[in-house]
Amino acid sequence: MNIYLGIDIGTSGTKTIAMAEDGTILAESSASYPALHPKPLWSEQDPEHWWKATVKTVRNVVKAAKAKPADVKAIGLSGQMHGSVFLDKDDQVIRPALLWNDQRTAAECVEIESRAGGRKNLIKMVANPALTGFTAPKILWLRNHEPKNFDRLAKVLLPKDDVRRRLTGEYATEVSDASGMLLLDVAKRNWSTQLLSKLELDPSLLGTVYESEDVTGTLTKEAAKQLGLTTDCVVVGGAGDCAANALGNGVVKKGILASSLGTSGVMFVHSDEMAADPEGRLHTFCHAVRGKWHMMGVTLCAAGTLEWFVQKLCREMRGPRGKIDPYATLMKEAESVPCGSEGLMVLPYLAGERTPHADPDARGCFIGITLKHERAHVTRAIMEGVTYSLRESLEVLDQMNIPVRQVRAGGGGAKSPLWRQMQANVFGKKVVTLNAEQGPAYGVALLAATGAGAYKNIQEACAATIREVSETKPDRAAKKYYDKAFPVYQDLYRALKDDFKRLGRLDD
Ligand SMILES: Nc1ncnc2c1ncn2[C@@H]1O[C@H](COP(=O)(O)OP(=O)(O)O)[C@@H](O)[C@H]1O
Ligand SMILES: O=C(CO)[C@@H](O)[C@H](O)COP(=O)(O)O
Repeated sequence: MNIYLGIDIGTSGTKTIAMAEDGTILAESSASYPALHPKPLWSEQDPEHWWKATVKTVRNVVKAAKAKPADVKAIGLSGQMHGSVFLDKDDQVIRPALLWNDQRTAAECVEIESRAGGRKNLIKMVANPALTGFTAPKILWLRNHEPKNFDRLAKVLLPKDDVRRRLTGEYATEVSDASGMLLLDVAKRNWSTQLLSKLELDPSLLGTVYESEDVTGTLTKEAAKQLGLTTDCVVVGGAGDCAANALGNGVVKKGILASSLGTSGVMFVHSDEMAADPEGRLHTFCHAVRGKWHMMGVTLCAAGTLEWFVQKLCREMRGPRGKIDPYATLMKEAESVPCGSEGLMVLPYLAGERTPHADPDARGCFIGITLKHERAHVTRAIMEGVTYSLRESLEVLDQMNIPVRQVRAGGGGAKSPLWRQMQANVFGKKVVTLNAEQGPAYGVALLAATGAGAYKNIQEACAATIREVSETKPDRAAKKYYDKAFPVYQDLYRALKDDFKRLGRLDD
């Protein structure tokens, strides 16, 4: 039997699946780990956790699938994007990795735009503006703030690519994740030597760039032993988690949008040509489909806002050992509240905001609270605020004349039928769910199967395996209500934008 593994190195944990050639999921396993927040708005992780979680979950799925080591033909890697693993010449990790939601690099973003000769020039070189979450500002932060660590720096790898290094011994990446480093010439699908030179960064810091389906190496003896696999097993390029999730949702052609409600929220569309927004409001990256691109909007704290509410303010709902899942209760309560949460509105900027505002100073807000409001209203208002923030990306796509016929919903938040209906109502589009719920891990398992020769290309792999299983249409009255409420949401951010900065400076 031929088996393919998909490994997704997420922020809250690693999810691994074992997939048969026809796309059937044979087993899945996950292992969680913490993120460190040594200062407000800093976010770090120890790469060792990713490796340990990879070994554990791979061994689990191979055992559960009753596979022989030689059955596992290929591995696809996916992971949280933009994180910086800093390695010295002996492959030792120099300091904890800075993650995608770390906001410490505002000054380095200004430095990058200035060295590039302005924002427009930067967008010409790498298709995107400098944003705090991206990798290049993190490298400059190391140079500016920890010069001794920077002097030791020999390689910078993305989270999943550091796992690849430990699997194959290769320093390699692939186009979709590399796009989020802000060092890739996205049009040419290779490193931007022009920008690297302006930033005075040595190109040897970076790994070799592959297309996502390409084989980047085979397991080393040591890795094969640790995972219980053979050295014949190949590792394909894989994809950043957003592109991987899009593949897992069959977004390999125009007109379909993948919306993901995970810790972060993502609105993702495929594009046959490279089309960058001149204002840089959305990201323009290479897609994990050979020779194609994608655009996406990212809201930093999507289902993460709901998670914050549950963890910090509803802790007792988790039960004495933290074992009870509170979501069923919260969703039921939220369903009893009318559209608009009786005038309570939430700006879900608990971790600053990425697209379209690119504002690390933005903060979360609950606006319009009255004595009438209860927990149910707060839950619903959080869900509505997050959905409005996703609609902002949809509006930019609309302004760029990028058509969206159908929305494919995924991520933990899409488990809720209420949140899927809310998406249909707020977006005014049909929302569907698919047979495979494992988004990113499934997407890269399909890439692994393609790289190993089971499919001609990823489009064929998606067509053979992905089916719609549910459909939610917009409710006319609710859509009308949300069309009226959405401009209020937009105006609130504009009105508060400068005050967020003042708030942030109060304790300086
Ligand atoms: N039944 C549910 N209804 C609504 N939201 C849910 C439900 N289950 C999980 N979630 C939300 O989904 C989030 C996890 O989604 P996931 O896609 O696994 O995130 P990530 O991969 O980014 O860690 C949780 O933080 C939680 O807020
Ligand atoms: O920053 C981005 C994409 O640009 C995020 O989507 C990260 O890639 C985080 O992934 P999760 O672990 O939350 O799924």
